[in-house]
Amino acid sequence: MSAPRTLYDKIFDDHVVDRQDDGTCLLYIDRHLVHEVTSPQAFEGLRMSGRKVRHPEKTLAVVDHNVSTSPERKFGIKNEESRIQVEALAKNAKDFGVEYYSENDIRQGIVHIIGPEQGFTLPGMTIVCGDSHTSTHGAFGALAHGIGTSEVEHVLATQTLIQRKAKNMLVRVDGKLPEGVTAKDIILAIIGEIGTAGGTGYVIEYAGEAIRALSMEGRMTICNMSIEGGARAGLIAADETTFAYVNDKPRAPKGAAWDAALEYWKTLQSDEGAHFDKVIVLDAAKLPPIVSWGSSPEDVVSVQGVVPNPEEISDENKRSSKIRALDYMGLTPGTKITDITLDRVFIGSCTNGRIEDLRAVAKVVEGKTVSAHVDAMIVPGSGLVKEQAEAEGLDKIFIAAGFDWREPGCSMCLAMNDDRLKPHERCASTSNRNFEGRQGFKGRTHLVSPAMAAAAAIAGHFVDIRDWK
Ligand SMILES: CC(C)[C@H](C(=O)O)[C@@H](O)C(=O)O
Ligand code: SF4
Repeated sequence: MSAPRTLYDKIFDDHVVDRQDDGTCLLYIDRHLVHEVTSPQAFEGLRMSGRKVRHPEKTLAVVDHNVSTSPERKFGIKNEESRIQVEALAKNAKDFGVEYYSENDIRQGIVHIIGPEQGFTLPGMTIVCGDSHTSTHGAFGALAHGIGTSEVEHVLATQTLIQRKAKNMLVRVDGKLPEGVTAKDIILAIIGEIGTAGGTGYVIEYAGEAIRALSMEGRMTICNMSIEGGARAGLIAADETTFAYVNDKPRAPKGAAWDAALEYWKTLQSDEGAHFDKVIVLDAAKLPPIVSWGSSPEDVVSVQGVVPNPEEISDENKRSSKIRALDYMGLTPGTKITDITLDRVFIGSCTNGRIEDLRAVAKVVEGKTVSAHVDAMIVPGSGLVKEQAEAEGLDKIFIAAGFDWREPGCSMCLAMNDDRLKPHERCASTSNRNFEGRQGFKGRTHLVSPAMAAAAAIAGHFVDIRDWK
């Protein structure tokens, strides 16, 4: 009998085209997602060497980072730099025969939201994109990770990627989540625990009762932020929840092909006794709603907590970086998190811009009004998410409460389009990064779950969603 293998080992092994003695492998890539930011030089490289895209049908292109989220966008992109990037992708997709969703296509959206929505993302696959949050797709039991632009060119030309095997880490989340605590809080807690470098050199498999109980949306939120914990990828073994989600998607296999796929997918579990190089265990029942206070996703604290005092940190480098973070954030140690007031609220991104996130927000804000000193926006992750939300009447709830209801895109997750914070503006955000300047020059980001962001928009300051009425 062969040695027990992890889910990561199995997917990796099944895609090895060539393995060198030093461990360097050539991996077959099943799916390649392309967006406008990291692809222009890759297509240019192909052009210069007279090469084609090896498998256009395994490649899907979409614009997301640079698009405006204003309803005016159908009249054209005003920002010159953004317009050039968007037009370049449209042209490249056309020239190389790659399917492309423009900003006027209902299927357009954030690359990590549209892959799963279209059934382009499937269990057991290797999936790459020139984007770090490609780890999102690991929620389907796929090996998915970001690549650099030269690798984008390599994958376009050959449908393969040079890789070395990473180590295996298991993060097991036991027990049941309390009411009001979500997938976002789980992953923020994990990053708080392991730190932003804790996953370096690993692929993380998430398992345990609390993970199994999550919807696909919640699982995507977890895997999305694996990269914030330093991991190459995050994985959750596919199960009935996965199969039910994938089943009716446009590009999912049908009929006999579905049955064959399902049979294979069911084998994609870590074997009993498989070796993990590192194991972390968390108890979901003990998790509170979490708020980030600093400029790294590991700077997290319970909503019931206070802004920590960095002077207490013994490591000098860490201490000075956290002092700087507090200064950047304009916060004083000892301040209660629930006393922090907000100027802006951003609900969206590939972390939390899916339908379930919007439903959670609607539940919190229905019949209420956004605080007079808060400017709040909700940005659906894709045209299909927007359409679904509107079919359910969620947009009416948001607009009646005073939220701005936008067109799909990355929006204020990063300052690459018109949506951005002004210097010193403080924002509750459902996105995944709170680095300095991430949402705009000198902008201050607090990462939270959708329900927590929604409640903060209404109250004007952070509140414990578990007390919400
Ligand atoms: C612009 C892109 C390359 C980048 C990434 O790789 O993640 C972006 O999506 C982000 O979230 O910072
Ligand atoms: S929504 Fe944010 S994290 Fe996701 S791909 Fe866009 S910029 Fe990156």
